[in-house]
Amino acid sequence: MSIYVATMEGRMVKYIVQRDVRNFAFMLLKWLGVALPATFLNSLIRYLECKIALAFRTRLVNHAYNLYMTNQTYYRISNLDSRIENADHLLTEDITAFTASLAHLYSQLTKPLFDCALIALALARSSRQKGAAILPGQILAFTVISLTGVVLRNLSPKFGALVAVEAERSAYLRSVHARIISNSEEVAFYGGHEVELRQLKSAYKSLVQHKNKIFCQRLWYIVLEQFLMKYVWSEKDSGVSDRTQYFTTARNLLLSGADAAERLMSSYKEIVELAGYTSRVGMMLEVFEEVSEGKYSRSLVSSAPSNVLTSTDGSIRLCDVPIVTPTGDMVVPSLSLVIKPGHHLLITGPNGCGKSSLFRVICGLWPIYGGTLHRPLTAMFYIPQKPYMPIGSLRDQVIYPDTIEDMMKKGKTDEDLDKIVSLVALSSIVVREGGWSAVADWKDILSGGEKQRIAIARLFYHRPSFALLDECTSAVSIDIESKMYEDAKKEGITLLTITHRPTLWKFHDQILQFDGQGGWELKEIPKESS
Ligand SMILES: Nc1ncnc2c1ncn2[C@@H]1O[C@H](COP(=O)(O)OP(=O)(O)OP(=O)(O)O)[C@@H](O)[C@H]1O
Repeated sequence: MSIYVATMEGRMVKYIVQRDVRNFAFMLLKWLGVALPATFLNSLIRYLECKIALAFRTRLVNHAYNLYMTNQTYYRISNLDSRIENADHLLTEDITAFTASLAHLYSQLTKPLFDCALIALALARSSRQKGAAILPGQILAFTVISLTGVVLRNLSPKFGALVAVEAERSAYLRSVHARIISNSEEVAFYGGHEVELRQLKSAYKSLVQHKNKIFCQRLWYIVLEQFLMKYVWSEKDSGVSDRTQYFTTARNLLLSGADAAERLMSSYKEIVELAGYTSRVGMMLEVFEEVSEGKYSRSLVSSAPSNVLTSTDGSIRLCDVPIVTPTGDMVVPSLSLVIKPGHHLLITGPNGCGKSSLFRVICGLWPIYGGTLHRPLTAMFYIPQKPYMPIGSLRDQVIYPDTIEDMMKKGKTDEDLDKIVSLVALSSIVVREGGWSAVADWKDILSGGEKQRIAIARLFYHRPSFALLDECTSAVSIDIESKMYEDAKKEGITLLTITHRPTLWKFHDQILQFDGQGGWELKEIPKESS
């Protein structure tokens, strides 16, 4: 008996081991034969998507560059074709978005088409086995799918048009950013940050509003799409047994669980990428905060104790102040000078000797690394050589950085502006451009001399105590320039002028001459030359 039991046990054990080995071999074959190729195929599709996007983008960008970067097309595209206002943006961002979307479409289409072909093949085979050419259920399924497609197509919001508007608004936002970046110094000198911020915020708000509109429309469309696909397309089979139903539910749950785990695992890559972006954004915010607290980590010079004080007599005073660039280069080791109200100063010297940098130091754009700077509380107004034309109406060009509300608060009217432009011989421009409220791209429409005269008109509108004029009349004829200087002095504005024109000497009382080697000399201008 015991021998019989032992033999039976031995057979059982052998059977169990054989079954497990068989199962394992089957699993291995399945894994090697199905899972591995499927994973590889999926990854290959993603890889091809990226490669196609990049290759297509390169071809398109090269083609666009060849068309765009020719002698006249660049000018014509940027100035004459109103459909393309931000051609540079179209070349970079829009082509990237277009090619990414196209390549994504490729992977979205290839796999489902492949699946559809396989399913159709399987259905055809099963119907042949059952002896019928096409099962009635299949005809019904095909009809339902076709009808759903028609319904969805008719009810779908116009996503193409919506995306085009979104691209246009994001291009505008980018162009506002680009303007600020290329004119940052002028904006800082004018103190135009609030106007620029308002424009940035309004461009951003209009983009966000449009995106929200797209999200809303997409939401109800997806609800409809999912409802039709999940609950109209799926067939309920009431004839299945409880055990089969239990098995199907358990299988679905397991599949969903595996899918969730896979998503969590693949999020690791995204988390690592996010860490990269986080460090960039964190660094940016850190730099902004440090600069607003007056810390400049780029300065390479050792700084002596320095002071910026408010002057009590309304004059500008520099006492042993060095002029140091943001990269740490010492332009002038020590500068001392007093500019009293009504005592006009002319600044001259070779290129790169530090003339404009003196203005940057006086206005507080660059920090001082030693000595004492006394600045008056009264306004200082800077006019650069390259005039800055903000976005907006002709009126906005003259009153910048004021807004129309500020102008009304100051009790000024368009008639006052008419008088101001007559001082700079620009009255004709108001009629020519269609009045003070006309809006245009002023940087392209006005000539170099006209832009400089608009900038001088700004000076007459704001009437500051000190005007810092950085070769701002280089494109204006000498007679009009002389008249502007006389009028500005009559208005009681103290002039600090950087110029190479000897004709302007007579309007000043003292001259600061830089030698280009860090040295300087301050002299009174003899009255006979004035
Ligand atoms: N943002 C900056 N960062 C670093 N260096 C700068 C910066 N701006 C000017 N510099 C340097 O400071 C020096 C003085 O420049 P600045 O603009 O004061 O010259 P300038 O005397 O006004 O010349 P120009 O007559 O050509 O206008 C130059 O060597 C210039 O390269």
